[in-house]
Amino acid sequence: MSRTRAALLGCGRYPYAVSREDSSHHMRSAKDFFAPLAVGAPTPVTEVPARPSRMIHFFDPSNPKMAAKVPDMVGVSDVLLGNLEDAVVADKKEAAREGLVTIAKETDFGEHTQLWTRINSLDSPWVLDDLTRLVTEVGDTLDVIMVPKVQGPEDIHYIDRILAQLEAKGGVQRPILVHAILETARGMANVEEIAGASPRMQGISLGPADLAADRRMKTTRVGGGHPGYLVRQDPAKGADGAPDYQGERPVFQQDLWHYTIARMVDACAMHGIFPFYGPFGDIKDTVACEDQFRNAFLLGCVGAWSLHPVQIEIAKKVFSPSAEDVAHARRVKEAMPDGRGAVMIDGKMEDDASWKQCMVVLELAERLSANDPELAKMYEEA
Ligand SMILES: CC(=O)SCCNC(=O)CCNC(=O)[C@H](O)C(C)(C)COP(=O)(O)OP(=O)(O)OC[C@H]1O[C@@H](n2cnc3c(N)ncnc32)[C@H](O)[C@@H]1OP(=O)(O)O
Ligand SMILES: CC(=O)C(=O)O
Ligand SMILES: [Mg+2]
Repeated sequence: MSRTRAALLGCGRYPYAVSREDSSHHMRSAKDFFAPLAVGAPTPVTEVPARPSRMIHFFDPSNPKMAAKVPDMVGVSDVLLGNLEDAVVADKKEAAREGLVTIAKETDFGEHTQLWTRINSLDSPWVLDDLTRLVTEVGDTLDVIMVPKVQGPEDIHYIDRILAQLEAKGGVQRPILVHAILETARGMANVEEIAGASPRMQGISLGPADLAADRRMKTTRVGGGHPGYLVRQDPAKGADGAPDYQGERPVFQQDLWHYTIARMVDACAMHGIFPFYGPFGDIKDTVACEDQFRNAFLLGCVGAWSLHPVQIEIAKKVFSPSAEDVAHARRVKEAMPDGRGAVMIDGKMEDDASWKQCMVVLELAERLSANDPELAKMYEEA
């Protein structure tokens, strides 16, 4: 805020008045950023563990049929998420919470499947009990808490502190991480600050349904493309040399989530956390689901949500690098073992930068195949 503007606003405390441009009031000092926020709480992580998270599979713990399927989905889905928020009706909120406590206590999630939850929104009547009950009862089993409708870093700071208090109370041994859903215009405007708000931040997902509503976008779809969002080829010239506006003109459908995903990916990469595409609501359209997931994968997302068992396989396929890309990356590594210089492979230039691109693919392939013998075999034979 300028001195003049501060004076006009009657803000006599300048230069101590905090302006929007000065975001330092959101941050703890660098020195205490990694200190526990409550006596007895576990020490925050300095790096987010890169565990396979190609799909975050949603289930409703109050739905007995879905709950019964959870043990069989261990090892099938990288992440199983007990959803407490939207899609669970108000009179099932407590049943969902208690159902999740039981599932967390009774299920062996093994080494490769994580258990997450999506708590109710911070302004809801349920969230305090969601946090208190889950962290103190099953805090050591819960890997990540997904927080919906995050508006800014202040929401993450609130969660950060209360989690530390509850971890201390429940004797939780390692910090529970936090995942924000990007589903309001304000959250979008603050995405960089949200991503860096706490060492607990594990990642961010795009929430296309709530975000569309909040932005007053005019799509009623849950994620995916829209046939109305397109670019049309120029008209051809008619016999008289003038544009023929009535003639056939190909149209190219565009991705109306492109800007949002790209910005979210940058915010996450900048802060060393993981970006995810959210839900794809047209369960029967497995082809378009795969396309949307792949767009997200190519732009840098590590995974997407799965709302129905059929989407788990789609995510597994899309968010694991292809055998072809792994084979190419290996050839580049062999040609440039130390990643320096410039070479030609199949008529294409490879150099330090493209070597790094290849390393991204190889590292991901290695990490994923460590947990998945089928994938390991596919990469071995590539
Ligand atoms: C915008 C957002 O916030 S998105 C996130 C919130 N939404 C959700 O979490 C929705 C989760 N998914 C669902 O509720 C369901 O999949 C629905 C409502 C979309 C479709 O459910 P159904 O009509 O029952 O699907 P369908 O008949 O194909 O189900 C086949 C089987 O899979 C089971 N199933 C469906 N979805 C799931 C799931 N997410 N997890 C585990 N099992 C499931 C069904 O119970 C059914 O079991 P059965 O064969 O023993 O009867
Ligand atoms: C994912 C989600 O919660 C939404 O799209 O609103
Ligand atoms: Mg939502």
